[in-house]
Amino acid sequence: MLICDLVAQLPGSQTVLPINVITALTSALAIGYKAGKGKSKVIAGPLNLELHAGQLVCLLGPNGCGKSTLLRTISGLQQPLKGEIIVEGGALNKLKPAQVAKKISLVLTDNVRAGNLDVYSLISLGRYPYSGWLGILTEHDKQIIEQAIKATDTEAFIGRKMDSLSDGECQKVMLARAMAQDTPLIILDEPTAHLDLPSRIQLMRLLHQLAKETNKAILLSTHELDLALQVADQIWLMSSGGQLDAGLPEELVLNGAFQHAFEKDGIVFDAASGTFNIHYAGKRGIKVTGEGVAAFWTKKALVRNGFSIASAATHPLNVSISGEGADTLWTVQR
Ligand SMILES: Nc1ncnc2c1ncn2[C@@H]1O[C@H](COP(=O)(O)OP(=O)(O)OP(=O)(O)O)[C@@H](O)[C@H]1O
Repeated sequence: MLICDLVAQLPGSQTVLPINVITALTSALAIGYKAGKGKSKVIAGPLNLELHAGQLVCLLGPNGCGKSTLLRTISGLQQPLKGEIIVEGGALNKLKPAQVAKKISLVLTDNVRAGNLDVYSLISLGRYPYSGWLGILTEHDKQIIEQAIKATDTEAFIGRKMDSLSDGECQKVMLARAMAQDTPLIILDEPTAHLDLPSRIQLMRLLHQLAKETNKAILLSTHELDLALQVADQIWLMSSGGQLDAGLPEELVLNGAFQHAFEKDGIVFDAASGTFNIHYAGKRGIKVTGEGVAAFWTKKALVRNGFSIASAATHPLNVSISGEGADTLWTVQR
């Protein structure tokens, strides 16, 4: 049984959305760049991927593996080398730019500084595929803008100039613009770059919630591995060689794909805690007896100081931990 089947069986599980509705898919897609003289540099492919309504998909992978290239290709900014992208049943390359703008909205990291524009005007730009370049907003457009503002919790910024906002506030406004565009698929390239930790957590939670509430498919690239593991419905894991594994976060951890994609000297992925750790080559073994928070942090301190944690029941060096909080007691047996 898969973990998703297990979760779906449980009473009170959130799997009420029709997760089998495919918003977009790629068919034998090869991504990369033309290198002149009829040659091309293939970054990855063939890729057969699916994006489902109501799901948040996080695209992860080391620097330079091809995340932005994939997002640009799926959003129609860049031609595929081979294969095709289907959105709501139709081939993307058959659509005119104005039609694409009604299917896919894109939020890039670098476009968040929109100078002297006020926040409401920027969010209204999301309606241009419907209102035309004159930008005359109908009552219906205004309603959708209001909904986007509410959903992204950006009411407080209306009336402010874009260049007066913090990076986190800017990202929320850019997301509101994408919501106002009201497309079935929203793509975001590294939306958490430049944000502090609380803003990163807030934005990722908001994206997860928006996918569920609006039934849109949301695809984003990120280097926030821990956060992605917590909020993503699906993870697309790219490796430097162009391999892409798609699956539930837990499945990719359990089958070792996660560890493999980020395998680097001195960095180890701890499947037990879902975090990346610096690997210290501990020479002297030590056994730690005890459970809970104190044991967890004691092991970290020992590893950082050159010990390796031994599992053998009888080990010459043993630390046992008892009690908790201010009453924690450490006893060393040699
Ligand atoms: N215009 C281009 N022409 C040729 N190669 C390119 C071009 N743009 C990017 N590349 C190369 O394609 C590969 C993938 O780049 P891409 O920007 O998609 O990676 P990424 O995973 O998004 O990286 P990062 O995490 O650092 O943002 C890199 O080797 C990059 O040098």
